[in-house]
Amino acid sequence: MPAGELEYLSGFGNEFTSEDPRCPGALPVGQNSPQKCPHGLYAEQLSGTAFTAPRKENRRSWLYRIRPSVVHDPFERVEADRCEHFSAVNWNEHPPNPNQMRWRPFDIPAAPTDWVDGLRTVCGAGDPRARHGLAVHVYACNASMQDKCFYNADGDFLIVPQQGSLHVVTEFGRMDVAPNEICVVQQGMRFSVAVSGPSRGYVLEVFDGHFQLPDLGPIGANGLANPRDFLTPTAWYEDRSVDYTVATKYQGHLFEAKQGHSPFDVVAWHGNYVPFKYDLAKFMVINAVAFDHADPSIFTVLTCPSHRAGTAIADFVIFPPRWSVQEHTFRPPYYHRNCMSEFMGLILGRYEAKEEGFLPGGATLHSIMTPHGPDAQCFQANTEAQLRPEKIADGTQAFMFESSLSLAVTKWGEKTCQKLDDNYFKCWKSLKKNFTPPKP
Ligand SMILES: O=C(O)Cc1cc(O)ccc1O
Ligand SMILES: [Fe+2]
Repeated sequence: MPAGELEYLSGFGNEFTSEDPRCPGALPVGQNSPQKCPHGLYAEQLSGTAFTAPRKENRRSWLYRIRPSVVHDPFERVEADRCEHFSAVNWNEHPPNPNQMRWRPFDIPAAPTDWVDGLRTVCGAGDPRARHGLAVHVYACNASMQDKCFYNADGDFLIVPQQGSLHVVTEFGRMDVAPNEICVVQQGMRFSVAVSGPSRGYVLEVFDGHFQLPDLGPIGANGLANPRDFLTPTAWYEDRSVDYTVATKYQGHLFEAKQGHSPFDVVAWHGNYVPFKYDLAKFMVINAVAFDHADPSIFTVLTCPSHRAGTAIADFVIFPPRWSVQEHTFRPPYYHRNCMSEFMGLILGRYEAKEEGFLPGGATLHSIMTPHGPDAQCFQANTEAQLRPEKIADGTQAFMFESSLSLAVTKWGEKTCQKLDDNYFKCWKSLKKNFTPPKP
């Protein structure tokens, strides 16, 4: 890993320009496709929306590179035993199960495993061929991708490291992403992940469209995740002739192609279709300051909207450290049945609704209309507590992928991983009847 801090460009959805400082003048001026690009580079457009998408949604970037991406040998399908549990699109492989699910922390393998080989699909819905749906994956790995990159033809990845920092080299430049930060690498962007030890985290993949900032409505012009805190890499290239593997997920299946050079040969680029990272500690948290528990949509960092107003393919929601000050209120999350699916993970600390059992690196899934809420201990403690202003602990960070789709759990998620906690339902069993009707 290179020493020192990387440089980034700040903003969300901006039109950026970037040039590797080792090669000034690489970015053409005044046009995208000169007859001859500066320094003998090739021009290549990467389109993230239809050419004709409305201007406010239109996303594309121009890359100026040593060779165009098309210089590679044919893709071949990766043998099933090397990627059996990643990228399932067969959501019918396992019968549905409406129960509350809780996973113990997913194991980090002992054998050398890189980021792509360490991906496992837990749940999802929809179909990348129809460009509609999502998948939730976890990764657990301990080795850097060696002369190997990956791109997802099926959709965008929102990556949530839980343990171990990721050094993510992309065609647009490099990003360091630590636990409590996230990054988004969008459809088609090539990237390679280096790690410095055992590493684990979560991936939200959306097939429909790109993540955007939620509207703020009456909150006003500022707040939640502020646009300037999103960081995009600056151009960085290597001119390396080497036996290189380009891996891709295409229509839910893994393929690999060989080429004789590094794909990170982009010397300059411009555009608004870019990868980015975000530090969750920068989230401007809003909370109820009088009474009652506000819905967790106030903690939405990013959303991938569906065509139904206010209804997401997937929201990325966090539960950050904050003051809890509500008076005469049961402060933890309420008991709940939801028309949305709620997949949760824990990055740090503990989650306010659960005293035990939900651990960093583990997960829960509360499916559509499946009841859930605080465990018995949490209910008891918070019904009796003397209510004072209280900090919901520093050093805690849970998150939720919330989706309007009904998620199928894969065979890996329900069986093979052997992390499903059969005792989860018991955390509510001791909730007792407290009803005291008025005496007749
Ligand atoms: O189920 C959960 O723990 C997530 C959640 C949190 C919250 O504060 C309110 C509703 C909700 O679904
Ligand atoms: Fe909920």
